[in-house]
This record gives sequence, C-alpha cells and structure tokens, in this order.
Amino acid sequence: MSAYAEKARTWREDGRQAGRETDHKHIPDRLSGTKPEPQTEDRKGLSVRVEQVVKRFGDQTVLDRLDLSIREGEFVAVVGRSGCGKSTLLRLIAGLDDASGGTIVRGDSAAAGIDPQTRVMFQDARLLPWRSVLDNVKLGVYGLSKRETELNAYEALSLVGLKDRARDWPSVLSGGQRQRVALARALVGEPRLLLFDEPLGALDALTRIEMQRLIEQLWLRRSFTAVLVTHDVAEAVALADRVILIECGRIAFDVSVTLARPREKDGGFTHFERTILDRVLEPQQAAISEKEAAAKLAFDI
Ligand SMILES: Nc1ncnc2c1ncn2[C@@H]1O[C@H](COP(=O)(O)OP(=O)(O)OP(=O)(O)O)[C@@H](O)[C@H]1O
Repeated sequence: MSAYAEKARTWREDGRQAGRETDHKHIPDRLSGTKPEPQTEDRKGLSVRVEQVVKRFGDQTVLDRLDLSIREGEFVAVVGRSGCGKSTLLRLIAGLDDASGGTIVRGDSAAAGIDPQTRVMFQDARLLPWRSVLDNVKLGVYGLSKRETELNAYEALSLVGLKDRARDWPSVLSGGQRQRVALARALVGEPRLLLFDEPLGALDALTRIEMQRLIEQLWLRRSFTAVLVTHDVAEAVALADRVILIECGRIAFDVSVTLARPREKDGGFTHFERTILDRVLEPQQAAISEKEAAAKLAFDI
C-alpha cells in the first residue's frame, strides 16, 4: 500500500471513529452496525484526468491547455483570483459543459456529459420550493424502487443531521440547513466524485466551520473523490490533500497539504495558509505546466 493510501486509510478510520463519537443521533442503520458498512475498497472515488484542456468563450481563452490529475479518493481544492476559470474547470469535469479542446477522463472513461456517479454542489442550494425536503433529496436518486429511494433519501438526511426535517418545506429552513439538504441530495446514491463550487460561500462563519467539518467527516467515511472550488484559502487548507492555483488558464501552483486530520489552526496550518495566500496574491506569472509548477513549488513540513 502506498504512503498516500495508508494515510487515507488511517484518516478514514479516524473519521469513522469521530462520526461514531459525535454524530450518534444521526447515524443511519448502515453506519450503526445493524447493516454492514460498504467496504471502501468496493467503492473507491473516481480518479480524474484533465489533459491539455482548452475552454474558450468567444475570443476569450479561459483555460489554456490545462493539465491536472486527481487520484481516487483525493480531496483537491482549487483557488485563484475571481474570473480565473475555477468554476469553468469544475463544470467541465462535471460534464455540465464541453471543452473547446483536450480530454477529460473520469475513472476509466472519457467524460461525456453528466453521469450519476458525479454530483455537483453549488453556492446556492437550488432546492425546489414546491417539494418537501425529503422529495428534494430524492431528486438525487437514480434507478431505484420507490421504497429504496425513500430509504436512501432518509439515510442521506440522517448523515447531514436533518432527518427530523424531512417533511418540511425548504422555505422554513435556514441557509445552512438548506445547504445541508443540498449536500444530502449530492450524497444520496453514494456518488464517487463530488464537485463543490463555493458551497459554503454564503454561510455565516460558524455554520461554515460546522459544514466544513461535516464535509470532511463524510469524505472520510464515504471515500469519494472531492474537488472544492473556494475563495477561502483557510478552507482549502482545512479540507484538502492538495491545493491548486489556476492562473493564466493553467495550474500555476500545486501543493500537498501534509497536515494531520482533523486540522488545528496551529503554526503548520498558518504556514500553509500564508504561503498559498502569498502566492495567490503575487502578480500573475506566465503559465507553466502542472509538472513544472509542482517541481518548483512543492514543499513539505
Ligand atoms: N457561459 C459563459 N459565457 C461566456 N463567458 C463565460 C461563461 N462562463 C464563464 N465565462 C467567463 O469565463 C471566465 C471564468 O469564469 P469562471 O466562472 O470560471 O471564473 P471563477 O474563477 O470561477 O470566478 P469567481 O471566483 O469569480 O467565481 C470569466 O471571465 C467569465 O466571464
């Protein structure tokens, strides 16, 4: 087993333990022992390969031969200045939009449109106001019987701590609760790739921290691959295995965050945060390849 896989296994063990200790009220059958928990080996996250991807909108080239590899089960955060193409990259990986050139591979197959193994969570919850919380979550279920759909939706709501709000309308929930419902809808059916586009951007600071912890716990338990677009460098350092910076249409910076989980805001954390922030704020440099960027800037502490 590689050092990375070993580390991920340990984190997952810790995460399961943390879940048992802190979330016992909301643990569904599958996690409480009456049903066996699925083996993470059976259901790994999807790897992603972005090769020489170009995206143009009219005359504007937003992504310019961008290369990026994401391993199975890895948590990658994408940062960069406003308008640099973070959401564009995420939409291409999700299959919500087509690249102008290059290739995107999810798992073993070239990405062609959306697929049920890949889900996206946006900054706004995008709930249907005329459907109950439970019915909104059910929208994320594909190809199951009515009963299985209901069970899966309840389980996803349990995971985010909202099982008791299943029959409510979205309008009576707080912003944070609505985002939890959106997270439940993204998680239902156990997707293998979860793409987060600033999902916590509109939340207050406390709710944001709670949601970060929830996302981390769920990632540790479920083994999906996660890609998080965020403006918040501290959030990227708190959650990601790797933080990448997009600049001039390419990856300009790629750093592994080698801090133990759960992450405390100690000296090591601040060091990563400061280094990444300084780099984001530097005047833009000419685009260089992912490999060159990693070789130039990778560091370990
Ligand atoms: N559908 C579209 N049509 C035309 N231009 C677009 C479209 N989508 C994005 N763009 C342009 O592509 C560029 C990158 O947009 P994108 O939303 O990916 O940036 P971002 O890094 O996510 O920005 P922010 O951090 O502000 O959300 C912007 O200049 C934007 O105007």
